[in-house]
Amino acid sequence: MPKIIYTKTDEAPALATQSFLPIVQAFTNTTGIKMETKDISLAARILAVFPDFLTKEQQIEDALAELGELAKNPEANIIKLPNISASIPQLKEAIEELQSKGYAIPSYPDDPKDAKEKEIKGRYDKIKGSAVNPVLREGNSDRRAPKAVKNYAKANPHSMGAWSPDSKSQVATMASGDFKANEKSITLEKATNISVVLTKEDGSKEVLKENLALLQGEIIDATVMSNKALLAFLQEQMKEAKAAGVLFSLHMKATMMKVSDPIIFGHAVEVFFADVFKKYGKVFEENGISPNNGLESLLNKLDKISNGAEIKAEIEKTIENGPALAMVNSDKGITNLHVPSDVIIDASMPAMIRNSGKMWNKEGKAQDTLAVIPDSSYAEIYSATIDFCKKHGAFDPTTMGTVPNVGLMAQKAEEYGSHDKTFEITSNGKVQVIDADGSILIEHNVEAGDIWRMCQVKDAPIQDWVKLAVSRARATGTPAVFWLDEERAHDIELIKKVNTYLPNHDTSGLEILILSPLKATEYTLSRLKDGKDTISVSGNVLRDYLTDLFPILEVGTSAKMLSIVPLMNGGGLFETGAGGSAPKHVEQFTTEGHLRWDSLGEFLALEVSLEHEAEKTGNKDILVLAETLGDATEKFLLNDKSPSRKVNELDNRGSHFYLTLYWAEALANQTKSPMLQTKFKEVYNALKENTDKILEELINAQGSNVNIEGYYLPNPTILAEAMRPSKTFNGIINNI
Ligand SMILES: NC(=O)C1=CN([C@@H]2O[C@H](COP(=O)(O)OP(=O)(O)OC[C@H]3O[C@@H](n4cnc5c(N)ncnc54)[C@H](OP(=O)(O)O)[C@@H]3O)[C@@H](O)[C@H]2O)C=CC1
Ligand SMILES: O=C(O)CCC(=O)C(=O)O
Ligand SMILES: [Mg+2]
Repeated sequence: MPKIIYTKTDEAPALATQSFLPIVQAFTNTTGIKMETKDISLAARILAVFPDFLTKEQQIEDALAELGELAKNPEANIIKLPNISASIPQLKEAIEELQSKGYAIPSYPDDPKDAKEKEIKGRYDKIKGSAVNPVLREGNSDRRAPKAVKNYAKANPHSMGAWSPDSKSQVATMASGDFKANEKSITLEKATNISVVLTKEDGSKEVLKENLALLQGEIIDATVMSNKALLAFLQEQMKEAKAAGVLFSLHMKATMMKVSDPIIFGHAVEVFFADVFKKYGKVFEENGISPNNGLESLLNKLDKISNGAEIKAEIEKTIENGPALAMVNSDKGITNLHVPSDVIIDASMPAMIRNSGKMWNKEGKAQDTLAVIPDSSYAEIYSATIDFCKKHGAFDPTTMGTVPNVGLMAQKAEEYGSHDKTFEITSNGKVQVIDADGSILIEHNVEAGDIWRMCQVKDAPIQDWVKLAVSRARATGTPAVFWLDEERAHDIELIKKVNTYLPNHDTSGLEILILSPLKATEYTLSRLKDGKDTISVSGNVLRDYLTDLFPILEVGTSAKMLSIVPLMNGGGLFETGAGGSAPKHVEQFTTEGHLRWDSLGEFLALEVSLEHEAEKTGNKDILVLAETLGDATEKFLLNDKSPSRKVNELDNRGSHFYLTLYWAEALANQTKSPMLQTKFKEVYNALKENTDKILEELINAQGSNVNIEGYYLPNPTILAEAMRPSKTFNGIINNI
């Protein structure tokens, strides 16, 4: 029986699922598809790994582990919605909520005291940060804005902040001592097992990693971020921001880069509040206060210590006197340094660029900003974009081209798979990567406090990535640019492989270039402005950055992206959109009963998932479902039925109604499947006749607060009812 997995996740997408999934199940059931859900929400992922703390009834399956296995199987057809990548503060909130609901799971041990606590922390650390996507992504990434989405943006351009050549906004990044500067890389001639060893100045050795199996042809790289250089850089930028009268704003990816980036974030907090840390460092240590979890968590802990009020006053004074901080929420006084996962670079930098290069100050007004991106590996794509906007003005969504991406992602490629090989170095010495024969493959001199890391990328994913790039260039006739820097150690190895594997494909007549990220940005932007399309073919980090940057400029949000992961073993993973889980949307829903989440990404993912299933099974009816969904999505865009941002106007639920109406209409009007035509004629008529009544019932459900009894594990019954408030609509769906 054809089977599609639809993931249950968190926050806004999880709310939307309650409304959309019953519709999808009713429609697809007509062709015999089994649409199964798998719960990979943060709450479920926590409960799944602590069966020994739960009653039999409370225990649940480890759905993520199952899906990880499935992703390696040709049968896989998975629709993956965005999920929370939890920072430590979020993880702790989720744990507390579950405990208050009667799940006797252990608290997060910040400072594990014994082996048992260490083991518990180990389990939680696997759930922390971006723990879902890397498990499922057994393939490379193909993300693009479908034609209908681009046409919609051209006809209904989103707001775009104007740019002035006088803007004082800019990017600050390190000139030396960072990950980029210290990178070393090699390609393995034969398979081996490596270990990573720190040899301290006194000659003693600490084994950081043991017995890591590497394949022949695999590229590895290792590098180190100098703590001294980082601290000096941060100090300097805070001074600069203050002198220039611009906002200081740090942009990291503490969720995905879950080991290195919280440490860097913590250093920014420490440097900003240097006097406070100097004076009260001991108190902080005694009370287990770490700057890595952000200012909010620090302030919360101060409530519980005797001179907490005094320290708080000093913190406030420091904020007053320091450079103005960019704000996450001006009304609530939440700064850029409050929570490590509040400002996530892939979304935050494009949002700033779309907003004339400004972020919000404490008065809630837009102000020029110094965007601080410590490591210089990729920072120049943003500085080049800012320079371009200063020179040419903002991009025009009605005329600009598009930049699809082919991303090297499979099997935890590059930096996004480096967490288990990232270490905060405890003492001066050298770190060596040593192979099974005892040869030293890579070596760095290090100092205490430095962050050392190693990345891997296997050969098979690289071959698959090159093939995918050529096939997208061929399918679209669009130039494809490999964003690789011939002066960067890792990229030098990768360029060799690209040059080896490109001739395996027919590239005649195709324009395929290799340019450094800086040159690629400049080349792509000037084409983009002139309405020309350019495929970016990039590594994993740039895949992430570029698939928010261009969509946000082109179509207003990355939620409208088609995001396909052709799995290397033949299955399909269809991600919905390229953005996140929009926590702000949940807040609006619980206070006003209006959900502004746009499910377009889900509609697009479902269409390609159905297409994949049709191809696999040869089932013509499933193909008709896919084609008609495509028609419906196009009509949905043409008629502008996306959710409004304002209460008492069409919201997520109303947008689902319109998609259903158009899908049923397209099924009723097609002739390829008489079975579906007969079935959906009736459905379409019922929906059409009852449109006013259904819309009225949906609007009536808005305007007041909705208590969903939780954030990470809301009450499922309340949620289901709240997201399906139209009896008339439900009746029609239940009758299909
Ligand atoms: N694939 C995944 O699983 C991903 C997960 N994440 C996770 O999501 C969370 C939030 O991340 P954050 O970086 O703030 O990014 P989000 O993409 O959630 O939010 C940024 C803004 O984009 C707009 N937006 C995003 N998606 C939609 C949508 N479907 N409909 C309408 N508007 C949308 C909203 O703007 P507006 O205010 O205009 O409505 C939103 O506030 C984090 O936990 C992060 O780790 C992030 C990226 C990918
Ligand atoms: O997995 C995550 O935390 C975020 C992933 C992401 O931002 C992306 O793939 O675009
Ligand atoms: Mg992203």
